[in-house]
Amino acid sequence: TSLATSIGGRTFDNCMMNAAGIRCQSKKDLDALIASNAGAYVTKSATPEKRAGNPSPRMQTLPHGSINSMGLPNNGLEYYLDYVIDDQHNRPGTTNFLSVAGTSLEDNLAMLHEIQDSEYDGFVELNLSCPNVPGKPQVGYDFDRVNTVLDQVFKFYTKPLGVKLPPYFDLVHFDQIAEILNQYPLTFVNSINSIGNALVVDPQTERVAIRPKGGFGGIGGASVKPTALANVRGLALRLKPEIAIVGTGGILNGVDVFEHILCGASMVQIGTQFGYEGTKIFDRLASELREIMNQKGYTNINQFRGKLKTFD
Ligand SMILES: O=C(O)c1[nH]c(=O)[nH]c(=O)c1Cl
Repeated sequence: TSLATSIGGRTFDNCMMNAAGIRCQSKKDLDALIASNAGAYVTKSATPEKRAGNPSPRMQTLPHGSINSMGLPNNGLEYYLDYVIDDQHNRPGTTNFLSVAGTSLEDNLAMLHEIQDSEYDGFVELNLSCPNVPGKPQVGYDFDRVNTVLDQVFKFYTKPLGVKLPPYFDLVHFDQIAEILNQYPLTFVNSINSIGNALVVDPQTERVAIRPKGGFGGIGGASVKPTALANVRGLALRLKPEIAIVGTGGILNGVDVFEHILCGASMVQIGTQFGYEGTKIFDRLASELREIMNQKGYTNINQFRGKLKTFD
């Protein structure tokens, strides 16, 4: 039973990896991902310079997920670019994901120029959906802005690139964002990022759970799976076949991986639950997914990708 997948002509021996932001900020974190059974890794979204992020408490685990308002803490683009270039020398033929999240169009273009001019030959995940930088909107919710960003990027960027999108909640929004994305030579679209600006309250203390932004933060984990599957399916039905879908959101068990692939995902990313379990989760999910595939008579994931049935 093979869990292999391919995106943009690159093959991965396992269709599961971490989601940006979770246990991927330091070299130590990334080394652990390399040592694990994950099929790839993605680095913490980078800004041009090192950033401390929001004041703590800025993340809390919850019974059915997590809330975070980290505020883009990261070690700066050079740190991650050096890491992924070093890794591609050490492990030729592997492909990984470098996430960038500039807080302005200028920053994103500057970082992509630096990556374009470097010897990095892996994937870039352009994060258009960070919900936690005070005063900064999620680009993914401004369709004209998304168009402008991609137009500017693809004037010069020729290496494989995908975008990380926020969740949409209206079928017309799926139509509108897909119409824009289909105009560009994207390698993949990653859906979803956390459900932004939710609020968790502690009834005992009568106070919010996290410090930044009066307690408003992004939700991840089990509670977001129905929204994540809807976005994966909504985009799979609308995007041109050359654009692969990376499914993120609400994956705790092998069955959740199966559901994301059934909805159209070629690769899946695990965030909140990976944060709790650490890299051994990739072994657990692989055996659970293989068990499901064996029961159903599937020997590879291409046999059921996107094959979700409806009643009519
Ligand atoms: O606060 C964060 O760092 C953060 N948190 C998220 O839930 N998604 C993101 O894309 C980012 Cl960049």
